[in-house]
Amino acid sequence: MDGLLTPRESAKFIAENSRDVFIDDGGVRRVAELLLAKATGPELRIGGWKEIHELNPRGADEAAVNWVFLIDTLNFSFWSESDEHKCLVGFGGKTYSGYWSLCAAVNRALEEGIPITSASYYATVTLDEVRHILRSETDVPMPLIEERHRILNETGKILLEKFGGSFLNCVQKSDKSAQKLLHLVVENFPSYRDVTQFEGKRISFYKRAQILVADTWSVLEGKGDGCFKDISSITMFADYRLPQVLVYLGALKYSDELLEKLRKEMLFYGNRQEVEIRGCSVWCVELIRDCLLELIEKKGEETTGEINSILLDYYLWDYARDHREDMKGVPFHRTRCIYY
Ligand SMILES: Nc1nc2c(c(CN[C@H]3C=C[C@H](O)[C@@H]3O)cn2[C@@H]2O[C@H](COP(=O)(O)O)[C@@H](O)[C@H]2O)c(=O)[nH]1
Repeated sequence: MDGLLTPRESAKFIAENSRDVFIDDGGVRRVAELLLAKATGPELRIGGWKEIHELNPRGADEAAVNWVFLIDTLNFSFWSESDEHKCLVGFGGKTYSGYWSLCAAVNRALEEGIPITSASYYATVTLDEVRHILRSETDVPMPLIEERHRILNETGKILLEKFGGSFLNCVQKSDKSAQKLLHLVVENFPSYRDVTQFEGKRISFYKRAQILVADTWSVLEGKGDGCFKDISSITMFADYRLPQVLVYLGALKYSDELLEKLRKEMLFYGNRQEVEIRGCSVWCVELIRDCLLELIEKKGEETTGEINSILLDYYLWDYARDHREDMKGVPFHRTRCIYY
């Protein structure tokens, strides 16, 4: 098989060869128009990452960067078999589920004096300690706890050996290039290598590596070491929530067979239909961004900063969280893996 396609090349190639997932141009335009109304608001700007989400760090220092690295190293597979029966974490008087249950568990550990964001700690943390740190209020533990433990040890050891134990050193080696940081991460940390094959080509999604770059940009507020000149080259993150919301909003369509299959069974990582869902979602958001930028241009809107796929992704992901009930009729694809 020839060379590895970039995430953007992969998404375009998949969208052009997809059999069960389709991008709907009318739907793309409608989502762009929905976002246009938000283009000058607080959501579609880098500050939203801290202002909207109380569990995210307030600071922009080395500790905040290492918090982001730990979170995104474990940022995968939170979905549960039944929505009524899932992992829940209590913190600061509130209860969190899904991705936020991870953030709540990490913040709870820090408050308990456990230095969970320090590589010297998680490089040798034991499975029992990880079970305690990620403990749920229900009898449903966070999924893939053993994998999370293995990845913590592996990642902590590499961060100590190659980057002096701090992800900030890795960021500083990237010379303010998002692409260089993306490649430093996937070259050095195996659990971030979200690559597979489709129609004989080697393709990449790099979902956790891309969201790590995006969250690093956000936590550093796009300044100093986080002033990535090529941040707009990062695509949307191919998880299991964005496809669901894109179908719900009409920008993406599934074949009847695929809809039927999603209701009945899991999809395996690298399965053709799973790759089509992820790839078409990424390409769909690229088209939405292009359409939105055209609308902003036509309207002569003044936006508070450059609108990129990261900000669209964050907005759509939050939208999916806020509309969980409305979206019940649209199945999300259930894949158990460490990549998203
Ligand atoms: N496409 C995309 N996928 C994202 C995120 C996030 C959270 N990140 C940002 C959001 C707020 C903060 O600002 C963070 O920066 C988590 N996920 C994925 O979703 C899944 C968890 O979903 P649920 O089971 O419903 O909690 C899982 O695959 C997780 O990896 C995102 O932003 N975009």
